[in-house]
Amino acid sequence: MEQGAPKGKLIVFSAPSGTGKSTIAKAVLGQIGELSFSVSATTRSKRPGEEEGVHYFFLDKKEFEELIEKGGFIEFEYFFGNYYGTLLDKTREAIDSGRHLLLDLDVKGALNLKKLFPLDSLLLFIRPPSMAVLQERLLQRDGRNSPGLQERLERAELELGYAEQFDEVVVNDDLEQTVTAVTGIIRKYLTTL
Ligand SMILES: Nc1nc2c(ncn2[C@@H]2O[C@H](COP(=O)(O)OP(=O)(O)O)[C@@H](O)[C@H]2O)c(=O)[nH]1
Ligand SMILES: Nc1ncnc2c1ncn2[C@@H]1O[C@H](COP(=O)(O)OP(=O)(O)O)[C@@H](O)[C@H]1O
Repeated sequence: MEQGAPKGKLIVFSAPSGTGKSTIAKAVLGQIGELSFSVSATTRSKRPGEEEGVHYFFLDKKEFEELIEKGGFIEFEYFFGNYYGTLLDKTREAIDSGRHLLLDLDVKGALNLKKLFPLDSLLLFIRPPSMAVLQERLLQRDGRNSPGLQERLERAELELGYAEQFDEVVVNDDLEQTVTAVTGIIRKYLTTL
């Protein structure tokens, strides 16, 4: 993919599920006008409040697998029983037109993207203050009986082990402070290119 220098840059957020990356992304996108959210495709079902084409493109398994066959993804992963992937055409279109993208990817997707765009991506890892706080946030968001809660907590331990491979690490304790820190890191990256 790295043919010539793409004009737009890729900012990647990774964090264990429930840490707060979607919440932080929303606030950061409201503050940095030249940054757009990269909408991934997924086979997981929509959560209340999620919209097609805004939070994800919601595909069924067959549609997703057909797109894999056609080479439609820059990267994709399968976890929590579902596929998640970054769409090649949409990403190319954005960076070729000079738009910067904010991507919400799991740790493996983030590191794969860095290999494809070593000079044009910034990987930001967001840590929860503790596992106890992470569990509380997941319970608050998804409810005690949500499918995948235990799986998300187990995966969190694994994901935390990848933090040191990221360009920047921020702890999401106080939300306002985190948003200020993350906005500062991204602005600095975009202006010192
Ligand atoms: N590799 C990869 N991971 C993705 C993509 N889109 C979302 N994810 C990751 O999929 C995981 C689950 O996302 P989601 O079901 O929305 O749950 P949440 O993280 O708890 O909000 C998170 O770690 C996301 O960062 C993608 O296009 N590629
Ligand atoms: N700094 C914070 N302090 C307290 N609650 C938070 C904070 N950041 C996010 N949350 C809450 O935690 C839950 C998980 O956040 P979300 O953005 O959905 O996480 P992720 O996208 O990482 O899975 C949500 O209910 C959100 O409102």
